[in-house]
Amino acid sequence: MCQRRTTTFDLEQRGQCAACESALYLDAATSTTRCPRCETKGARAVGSGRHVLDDNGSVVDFVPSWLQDTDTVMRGLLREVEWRVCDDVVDGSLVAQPREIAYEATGAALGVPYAYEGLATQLEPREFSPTVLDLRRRVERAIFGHDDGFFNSAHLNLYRSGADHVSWHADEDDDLYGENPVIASLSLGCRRTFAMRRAKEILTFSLDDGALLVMAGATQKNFDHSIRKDDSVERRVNITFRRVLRVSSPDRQLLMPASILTGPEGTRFPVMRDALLSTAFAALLPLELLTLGSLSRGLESLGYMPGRRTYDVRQGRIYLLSARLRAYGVRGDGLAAWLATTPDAGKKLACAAALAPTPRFCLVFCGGNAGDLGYRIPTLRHLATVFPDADIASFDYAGFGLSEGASSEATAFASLRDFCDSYRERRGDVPLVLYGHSMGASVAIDFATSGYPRRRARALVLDGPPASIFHCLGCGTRASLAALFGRLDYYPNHRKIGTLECPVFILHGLQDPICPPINARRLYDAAPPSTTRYEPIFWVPGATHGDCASVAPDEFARRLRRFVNAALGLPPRIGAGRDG
Ligand SMILES: O=C(O)CCC(=O)C(=O)O
Ligand SMILES: [Fe+2]
Repeated sequence: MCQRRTTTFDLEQRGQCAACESALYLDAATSTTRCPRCETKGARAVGSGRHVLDDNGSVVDFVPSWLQDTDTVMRGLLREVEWRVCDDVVDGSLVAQPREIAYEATGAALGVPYAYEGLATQLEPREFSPTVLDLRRRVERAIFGHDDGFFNSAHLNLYRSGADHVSWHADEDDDLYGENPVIASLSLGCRRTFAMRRAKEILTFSLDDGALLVMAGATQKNFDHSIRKDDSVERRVNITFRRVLRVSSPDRQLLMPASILTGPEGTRFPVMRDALLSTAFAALLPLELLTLGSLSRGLESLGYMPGRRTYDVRQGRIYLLSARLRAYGVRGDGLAAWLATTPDAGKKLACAAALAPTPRFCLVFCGGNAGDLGYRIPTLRHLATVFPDADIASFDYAGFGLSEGASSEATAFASLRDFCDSYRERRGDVPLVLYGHSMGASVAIDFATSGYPRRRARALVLDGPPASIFHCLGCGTRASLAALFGRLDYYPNHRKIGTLECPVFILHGLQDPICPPINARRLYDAAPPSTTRYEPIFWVPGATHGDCASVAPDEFARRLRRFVNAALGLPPRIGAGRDG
């Protein structure tokens, strides 16, 4: 039972470091007092720009002085937000936190209270205050290029002086935020040191008035962070914008935003777009071949994010190595898995499938550019419930999971062709239905339009498809830009789909922050009418990138079955549990 209430300051007792005389702080996680300065000795100070912190997908973008009208914003926040001092439970006692906090949300997130281990009472969210709402819009535009409410919650901290701080922690709650959350952190007022640490490595960011810091990918899994206690006297406010998910699933939030800002507000130069432009510019120079070759290779590699391998294949089965996926209840049980050898390159290609006794067809799931086969397992199982009498299969692109080779547009295309050959060798001439999500849609479109008669696709499903990388980044609407740089664009699906012959079904989340929904419309319009007449576009309200099936499961299943049955011209098999 928690009885006495004390404050962090009581417990810190104005202790001083014996070595450097800095005021000690109480670390809430270990309930020990420590020196904020000595603890970060040898830290590497990190400047502005994008920082890929490791090979595991920890990415941070940092823009000092991003926000300009900070005084007005600060006044608005102090006036509108309901600030309060909350208690942590430390060693069984209530301890007042060394800062004031508030929690605001909107939409579905309003129904989800804020809580974390150690917080004495969970916080009921309040509606976004006007200033927070306005900031959310500006931050979203900077990160995603458009504001459609991706961030539905805001956690606010008020540090009254340098004595206020936040101890080491990670904002990691998979049920609340999904696997790889994008967290946008905006700072106002007094400059303070934000530190990140992993094992012995410590990084510091000097967060000034108006600084915007975006943590994405696996940053919360791999690093802790803190605001260091210091002797400053001015106050500081920090807002972290996050997206609270309604359904927890390891397949959600896998992707990082395609573009993250690098300039002050108003002069947005998302990294990817910047790189595309400089690539295009380099092409106009006399040294074009050399420069273009190296730039475009570097650029292309940015697009593939396999992450750490999550599985192994042994004796025809897939085993999950990732504790995180296992904690979600993801299991390889009942799935077949094999390592094919690619005929051209002699490299390994990892394949997995839920096999039906007598499959009517095989649905081949081509995943996006992040994560490997381990992450596809829930999707395979879900699709197997939609089509109990089909084989549901997937594979890893070269460079992902156990599939060998370098990742590129060409090797991703080859991986699907090699998979289909390997599948056919094992299962015979089963009709193929391709289901491509995100980058996988590009791979599926390439296959379906590249004229391999033996591997012909009988139907194509495109889920959150990019019309091309330029279109995905939001440049595609500018016709002149697209025409000028078109030859450098990756995955030009809108051009390829004009020669499609098989039926196609396109679905897209209306809240997709990564690939704007206009991409679906462009592909639909560019495809021959004979291929799109089976099913209109399925727009899924509330869905983002890759969660259409979990946001609208019933309609997803109904329309997918209707499409596949019509496309294959097969009557539904009686008793197979389908509604045709
Ligand atoms: O104040 C900051 O910059 C960090 C705040 C923080 O880490 C949090 O609220 O989770
Ligand atoms: Fe945090």
